[in-house]
Amino acid sequence: MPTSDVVVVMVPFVAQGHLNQLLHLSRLISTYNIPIHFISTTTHCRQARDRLHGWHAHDNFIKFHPLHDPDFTSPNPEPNTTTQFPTHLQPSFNSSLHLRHPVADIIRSLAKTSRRVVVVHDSIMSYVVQDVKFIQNAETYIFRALSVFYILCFNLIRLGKELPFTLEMKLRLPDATATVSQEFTEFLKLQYSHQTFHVGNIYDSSRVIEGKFLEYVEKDEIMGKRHWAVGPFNPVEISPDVSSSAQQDRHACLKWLDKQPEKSVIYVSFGTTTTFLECQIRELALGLEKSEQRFLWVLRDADKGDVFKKDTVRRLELPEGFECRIEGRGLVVREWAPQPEILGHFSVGGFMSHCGWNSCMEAMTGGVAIIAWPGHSDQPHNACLLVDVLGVGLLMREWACRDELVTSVMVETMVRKLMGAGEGVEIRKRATELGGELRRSLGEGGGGRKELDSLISYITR
Ligand SMILES: O=c1ccn([C@@H]2O[C@H](COP(=O)(O)OP(=O)(O)O[C@H]3O[C@H](CO)[C@@H](O)[C@H](O)[C@H]3O)[C@@H](O)[C@H]2O)c(=O)[nH]1
Repeated sequence: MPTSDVVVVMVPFVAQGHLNQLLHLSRLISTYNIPIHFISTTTHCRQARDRLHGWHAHDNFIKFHPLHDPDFTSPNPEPNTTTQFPTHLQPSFNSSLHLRHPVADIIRSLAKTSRRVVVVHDSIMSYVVQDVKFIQNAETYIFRALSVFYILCFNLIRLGKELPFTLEMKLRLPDATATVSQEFTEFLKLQYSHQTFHVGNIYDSSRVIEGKFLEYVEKDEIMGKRHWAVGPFNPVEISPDVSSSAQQDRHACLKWLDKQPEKSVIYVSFGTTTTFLECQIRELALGLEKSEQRFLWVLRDADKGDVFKKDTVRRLELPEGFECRIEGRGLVVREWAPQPEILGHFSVGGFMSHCGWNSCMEAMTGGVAIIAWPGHSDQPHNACLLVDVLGVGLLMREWACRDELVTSVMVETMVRKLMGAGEGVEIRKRATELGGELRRSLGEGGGGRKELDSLISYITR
């Protein structure tokens, strides 16, 4: 395959859940000996690299282009907002618009020395890459960081079209365009106005889980003709580094997991954009305690726009004596945790999650069943996909009740249900089977691998 004359440029959006996915995709594409150029601000390049788990982003195939950081304010997350959308990140989102000219300069310079420059950009970086249409030997591909199911719902509603689902399903779903803030909606509209010249769409998803939704998207052609679902982007097998230095550096929570029985632990984590009120943290803690199940809880506040500004980070308080009472059975981690390795660990059997798309894909890859507790954006749709469509999760509570406190009794009940001997057994079994199917699909001869081969053939044609 003649690949040396084609280079791929990644233009990720400036938030963890997006940086992460395009860095993982960089690894997948680089295995075809195609050079990758990863462009973001200095801060976000550093963030993407520092927080990477499961493999190392060496510079031999992935070249980072850390650009000058635009100025932006980086306020603390605000747990009292009426929507749970992380509005405190909007200044950082807006600052990404400043990347337009430096990104275009790099692409122009690469275009002079390559036969073709393939620009894979986040759907919410369409404004930034708008000048690519003037570069003769460059072309753009929109990377859509969300489930196909949500993207389909969002776009059909945006265009005033009917959702092709049963009435029961429609009633369970919120309006896909109403789960974000007004300011972010304006930001999205700006991006849509520049989505006019891409040659294809790339998804961190798989036909194994979203085949029928991809078919709708392909048939409808509202987002263009070519679609490749080449996920999971996250590594499907994480081989343990057995060197003694790596073993020493291994996160303490993994060593703790090593000592727990198979599939006995529920992992609790809510990604990088969730902020809970103190009373909610308290109820969650008491519920986990009362459930009498083993648990690993990553207790972190939402990221700030600049994750390296730690000056005023809120200390999240636990009920008095909690950590002593749960010692041996539960573990609370307050720093960045190696989530993909946790979800791939033999002792983890369940995951309480906000249903960010990365967390969904990582859980499904690991064959781990979910308690879905969505907060904003695509998360309620992802929850519906996991619970109602795929049958690999339970819903903490209906979306209509999202403003109510989730009590310790609800937490206790759901944890027991998922991890116990009743309904949970079947759900956990389905999650294990789905994980197997997903992992196989990216192996030699699998459907996901064929789709990735097809993308590579197209971009190197
Ligand atoms: O201690 C931690 C905490 C998080 N993660 C990782 O951080 C990522 C979090 O991503 P995700 O699960 O998608 O959650 P968010 O950070 O909330 O993601 C935002 O971006 C996603 C992709 O667009 C959307 O689906 C979500 O709704 C949106 O909130 C995942 O890869 C996790 O593995 C860690 O590795 N360690």
